[in-house]
Amino acid sequence: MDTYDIFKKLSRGAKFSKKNNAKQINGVKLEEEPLLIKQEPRDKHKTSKPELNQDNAITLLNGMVTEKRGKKRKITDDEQKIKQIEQEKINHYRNINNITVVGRHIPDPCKSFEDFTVDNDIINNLKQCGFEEPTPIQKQAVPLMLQGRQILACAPTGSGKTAAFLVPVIQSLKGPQKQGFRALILCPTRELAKQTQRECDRLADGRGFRVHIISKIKKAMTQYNPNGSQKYDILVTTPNRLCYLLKQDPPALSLRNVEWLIIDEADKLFESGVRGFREQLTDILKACDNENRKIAMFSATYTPVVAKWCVHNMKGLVRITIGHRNAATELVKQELLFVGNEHGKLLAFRDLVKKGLSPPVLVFVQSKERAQQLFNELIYDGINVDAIHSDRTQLQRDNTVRCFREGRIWVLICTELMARGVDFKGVNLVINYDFPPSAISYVHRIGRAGRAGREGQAITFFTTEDTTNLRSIAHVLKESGCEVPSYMLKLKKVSKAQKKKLQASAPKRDEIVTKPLYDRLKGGKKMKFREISKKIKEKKESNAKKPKKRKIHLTNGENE
Ligand SMILES: Nc1ncnc2c1ncn2[C@@H]1O[C@H](COP(=O)(O)OP(=O)(O)OP(=O)(O)O)[C@@H](O)[C@H]1O
Repeated sequence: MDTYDIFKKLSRGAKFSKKNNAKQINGVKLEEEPLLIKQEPRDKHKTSKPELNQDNAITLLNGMVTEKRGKKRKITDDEQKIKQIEQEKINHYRNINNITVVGRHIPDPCKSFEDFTVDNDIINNLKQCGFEEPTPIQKQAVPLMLQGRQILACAPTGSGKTAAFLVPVIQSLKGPQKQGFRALILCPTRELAKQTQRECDRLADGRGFRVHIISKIKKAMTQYNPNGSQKYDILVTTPNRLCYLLKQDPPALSLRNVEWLIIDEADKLFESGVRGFREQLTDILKACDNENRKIAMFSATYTPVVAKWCVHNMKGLVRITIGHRNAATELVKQELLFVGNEHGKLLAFRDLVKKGLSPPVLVFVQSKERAQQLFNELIYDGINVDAIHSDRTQLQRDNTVRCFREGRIWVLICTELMARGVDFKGVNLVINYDFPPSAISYVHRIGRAGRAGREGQAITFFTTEDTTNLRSIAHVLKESGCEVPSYMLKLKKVSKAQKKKLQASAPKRDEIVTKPLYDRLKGGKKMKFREISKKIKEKKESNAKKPKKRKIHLTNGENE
């Protein structure tokens, strides 16, 4: 049975509308079918398809392409076999690189930088950065974006997603023009935006692009005047600052010439509520109203909300996944450490210091108050430590990040602010002092170590208060090949409502402080010993009334 016979069988009863050349089967527009079926690619990235003419081509439901009979010769069995062998080689190459693609007419992954159809200066810049070969996400995302395809890409933390979108953007913008911003890159934090701007400058070196970041709002109000000289090319920013400028009357900035809209950390930007940027994203999308606008979304984690939006709003979408969805990088050795209670965390931390920490170390806590408390404790231990959180001024934040990058700070205490995207070279250890609010947050936090092929370590403290997410995080560890006690994997599933509650507000925890209990109960007041003992007794009684927790096994196999 040849392809035409297959086509006849599949399309029995189908009507073909010649009107707009759209191929229809029983009223279904084949070109715009939702891209939900996993498909193998058909056409090669660089080679054109000599035997098929687009006008003659008919796309079948399974994505096979054939010709209308009579106009051109049939594909011979030998040609079919050769095509099949080529396809198998490509599939094998994707398999060994853990690349999964979903979509139509997907170009082959590139094996080397030379396979990218980009100008030599970009390849030289990549090599200047010390990169020897493309990472798997770069191998597949770059050829797709170079063809102007819209993509949703999910690849592990530290796997080079930034260069994967910057290379095609730089190539497609060619050189500076006086049209205002033609590429917009959105990031959830200013630290990440600055880092992306730096990487863009490195990769576009020699092209003379004006890559901007909105820093001072007051200056920005006049700087990007849409009626001015428009001497800007690429804008890297957080959504809030951009929306502020767009909301001015008249808008202080125009996005009407944006050809590429890159949404980095897409799942974060799609979150709604105070911590997310969903509303701002809607306004920004509205402002990017160029008919040639293309969107590319990147993240290490995947949420169905983003995927659904992409399927409905991005024509010709291709989805790329590297490895397993929402998996932690395999380069990080992970450990869950039961520490009993809040006081146990400080003891455990000091124990790690005693055994010898190898800096740089990142320590995550759940709030800015706790970041400050832990800082106050560690600074007296003589540790070379600093803290970064949203209460510090931008200048302080920038200085702290710089000192940490330069190795002048060894231990950096941070909040969720630094969990995503930030690329500190060679972080050896991530300590989750406070348990992460979700498995997704866990994946991003520990992904600050083990980047660009280097190995790292992550230790996550947990107490009896942290059982809500223990099961899902234990599964992340198991997926990436780390050992976890089997009881953790068998813990009861927690309802979505409970998980949401935890994400919305972090659990209440005792202050991070070494002072003994009676000192804390005194709270600075003068108290008689009898009063203090009474308070301690009350506290003990109230603790005893709390429902008994199930026995927790320690990571070393002992029971609590
Ligand atoms: N082809 C390459 N070869 C070697 N190193 C690379 C390559 N591409 C990028 N890198 C480096 O890898 C590191 C991580 O890259 P990047 O920050 O883009 O990761 P990411 O996938 O965006 O991570 P995250 O999900 O945490 O944001 C950077 O230091 C970058 O310079």
